[in-house]
Amino acid sequence: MNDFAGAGARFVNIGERTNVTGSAKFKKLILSDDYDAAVTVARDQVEAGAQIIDVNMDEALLDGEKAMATFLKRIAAEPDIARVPVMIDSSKWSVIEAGLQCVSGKPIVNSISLKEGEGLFLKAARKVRDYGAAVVVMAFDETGQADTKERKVEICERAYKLLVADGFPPEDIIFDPNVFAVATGIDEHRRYALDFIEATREIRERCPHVHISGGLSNLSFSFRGNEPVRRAMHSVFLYHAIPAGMDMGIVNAGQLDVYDQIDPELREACEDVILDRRDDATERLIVLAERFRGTDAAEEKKAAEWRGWPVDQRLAHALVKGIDAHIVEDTEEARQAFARPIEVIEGPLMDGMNVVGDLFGSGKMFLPQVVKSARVMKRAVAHLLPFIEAEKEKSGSTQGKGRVVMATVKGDVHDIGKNIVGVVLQCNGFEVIDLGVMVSWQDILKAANDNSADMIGLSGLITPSLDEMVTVAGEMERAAMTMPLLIGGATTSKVHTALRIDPAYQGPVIHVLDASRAVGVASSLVSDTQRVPLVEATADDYDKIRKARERSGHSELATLADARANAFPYDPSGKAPAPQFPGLHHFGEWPLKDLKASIDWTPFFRAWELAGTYPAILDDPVVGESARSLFKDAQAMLDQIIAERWVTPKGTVGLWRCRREGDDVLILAGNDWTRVPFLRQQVKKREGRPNMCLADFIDPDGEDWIGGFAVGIHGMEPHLERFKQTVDDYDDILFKALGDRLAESFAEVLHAHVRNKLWDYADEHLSNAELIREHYQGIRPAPGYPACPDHSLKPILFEMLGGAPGEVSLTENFAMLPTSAVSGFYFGHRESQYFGVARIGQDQLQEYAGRRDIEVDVATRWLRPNLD
Ligand SMILES: C[S@@+](CC[C@H](N)C(=O)[O-])C[C@H]1O[C@@H](n2cnc3c(N)ncnc32)[C@H](O)[C@@H]1O
Repeated sequence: MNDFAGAGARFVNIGERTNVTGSAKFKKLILSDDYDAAVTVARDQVEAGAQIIDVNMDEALLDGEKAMATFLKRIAAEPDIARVPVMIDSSKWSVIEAGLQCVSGKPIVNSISLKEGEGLFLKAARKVRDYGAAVVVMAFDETGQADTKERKVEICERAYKLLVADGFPPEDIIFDPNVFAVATGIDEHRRYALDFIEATREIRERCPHVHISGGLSNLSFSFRGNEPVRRAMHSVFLYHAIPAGMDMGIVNAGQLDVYDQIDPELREACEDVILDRRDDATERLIVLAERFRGTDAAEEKKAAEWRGWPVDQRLAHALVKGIDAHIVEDTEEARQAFARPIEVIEGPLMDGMNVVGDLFGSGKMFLPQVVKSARVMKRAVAHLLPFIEAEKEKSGSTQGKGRVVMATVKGDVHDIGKNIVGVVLQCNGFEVIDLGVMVSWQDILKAANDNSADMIGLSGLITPSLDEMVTVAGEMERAAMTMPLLIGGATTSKVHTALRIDPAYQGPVIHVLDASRAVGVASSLVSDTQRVPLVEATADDYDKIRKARERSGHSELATLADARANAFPYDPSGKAPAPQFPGLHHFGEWPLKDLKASIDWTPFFRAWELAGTYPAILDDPVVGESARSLFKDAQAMLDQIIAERWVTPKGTVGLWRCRREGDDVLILAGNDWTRVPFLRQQVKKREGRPNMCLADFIDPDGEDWIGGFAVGIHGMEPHLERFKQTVDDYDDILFKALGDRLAESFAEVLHAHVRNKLWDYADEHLSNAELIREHYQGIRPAPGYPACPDHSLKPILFEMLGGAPGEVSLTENFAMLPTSAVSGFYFGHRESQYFGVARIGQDQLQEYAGRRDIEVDVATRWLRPNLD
């Protein structure tokens, strides 16, 4: 074997471009009989440093024997290619043999294995030996491919002994112990790279003179599409595998970096994954990887080409791609080229935005890109406005299609969704008057009338906002208004709009599912021809929903007494012990950097209306590109938020003694007992299914413990103000979405701190993925969520936490301020779990009002969604 693994050559690089299964280009050439070009592929590889070339012709449409023979004869006639050995790669012996007959130097057969038993293995090996060839032996036996270190070593040693006993020269044996993909998120895969490296070391010890090889591309399969990270992973892997004894490998020479020149942070993260050094290595690398995606110099060069285009094309390109780096200079160049500044808006800028609108409308472009495009447009318009005003003209941008007054209703503070809809409408030529958050019905009606709006758009996230929207609709009716009312936001629905809001107002009421529908609805409403059909069809639709509701009736309810008799049975063995550190704990500034790794990114993409689960969404064939670009921006902003401490996470935890009284939990917070009533499911259950109530997780027979918490992300306002000044909706929405992510992550990290330290009933070693999936003992149900749907429990919880816990306060409808905030109770029982209270009966409503010491009317208002 010295001819290809000679002295001094520590590692032999096997080229793989002449492989029809691995290279689409090579396959095309062979299928079209273009052997001249196919030979060039081989030459290019040798010139690029390949020291062996792997040739594979396993393709159903090919005569494999003929193709192998033809190609090998052709390259044998090329001295600069023929100087490197050929690896004849096929799953068919006939093809291998056809190849063996055509090579002049010492060939290598790829591959044989113990897959079909020792008899066939030795038979194949003898034939190989007859041709004087070396052989690749895969770590594969009768039971399958070797995946652990032990199996790799065991199979290779067994094959070695068989071959050597049969007279096969050990130096002509090349073992391939299988490189598998790491960083897949699956725990069993975590040791794959390390197992390969450790097995290599042991095989070399136990099987003198053999060689070890492997194909590297599998290793980084999870990062396909991200070449910089793949290259780094391959280099790091070889850095460790070569000293262990790996001396050959199928490596795309272009897919390697110099170990020392890899970004140190990336190198360490790759090393953590490959050597399985930390539980969260995969998550960390996935997060970090986004920073390196698309950092190839070649790509950058390509991206810069558009700068040479004519100005109108540059403007259109900048808009469609959402690039604002040169927008002011390009707009200025265009302004000088046109007779009047308004023409720049009406011409190239509107042309570009129309392309954006069309792409978005046809599902080829997604929200994050649209918002970026809008940012570019707004900046261009901002540059032109002074010139337009100087001409004493009206701005073209406000002579829009129609005027929409938008607001998040009173008591609610959430506006990401509203802002997104606003931007999308603006992009499509609407003038948007955004009244902000917590807007009273009086202000909404006044703004709509004062501005002669064409429609009103209401938004809300928490359930009390639904009632607030009914109020706005009722007041519009009282004022005899006729303009359409659009309803949107996370808790709103078509059914609720049909059942509750539409009947309150005679003018058109339309539920808008998401931003992508907003343009269609708004455009129809200002169109002479489409308005009436849309309004009629919607009214018809809502009528049908109401009738269907009447007909279908409701699921049957158990009486409250029967539901209680079917409570979730309390198991004393699952009870959490008394906390190590009871009482209140305040955290004035939780380190921001600790919150990054445990961010759950899936809801982040959902906020931007990109459907899918992280990290798979990054490779999604439809939204992947958009998701990657958004994620990259998010990472960059998050790093800046952390490095420059833009925000401060503050939180409070309380751990209190408690006892159960029916469905109430009496909590000793400070010196006073506080009664916290919980609701019980009343929908009739199948046999064996309990009617649950959160109180069921508290010991009914003695003292127990419960907790509460609130966390908030503070200090966002100055930055939001800055984004407003720079007309940057994209960064505004991005920042708010990241604020929400940090709040959720803080809630998760703090809960872990409680379980493992403050309450200390757990001894966990969870990966970030497990943490995010809440795979632990205990829950933290949040008021307003299905297991305790009453938002008005929040003031009681906050009072027990000392008032304004984590410096979070409440609006009149119990939305939390700052907006990025989370609160809830802690239950430690092993069997505590989330559920939905769903519909309750009048019996429980009446009783609950008594337990809460509030009027039934008030309880009805807070529990409305559970009563319909
Ligand atoms: C809304 S997610 C938030 C965490 C998610 N990883 C994120 O980052 O957005 C899960 C949280 O919602 C609350 N939750 C979910 N289902 C609930 C239910 N049925 N009843 C009460 N609270 C619930 C709990 O506070 C739970 O920890």
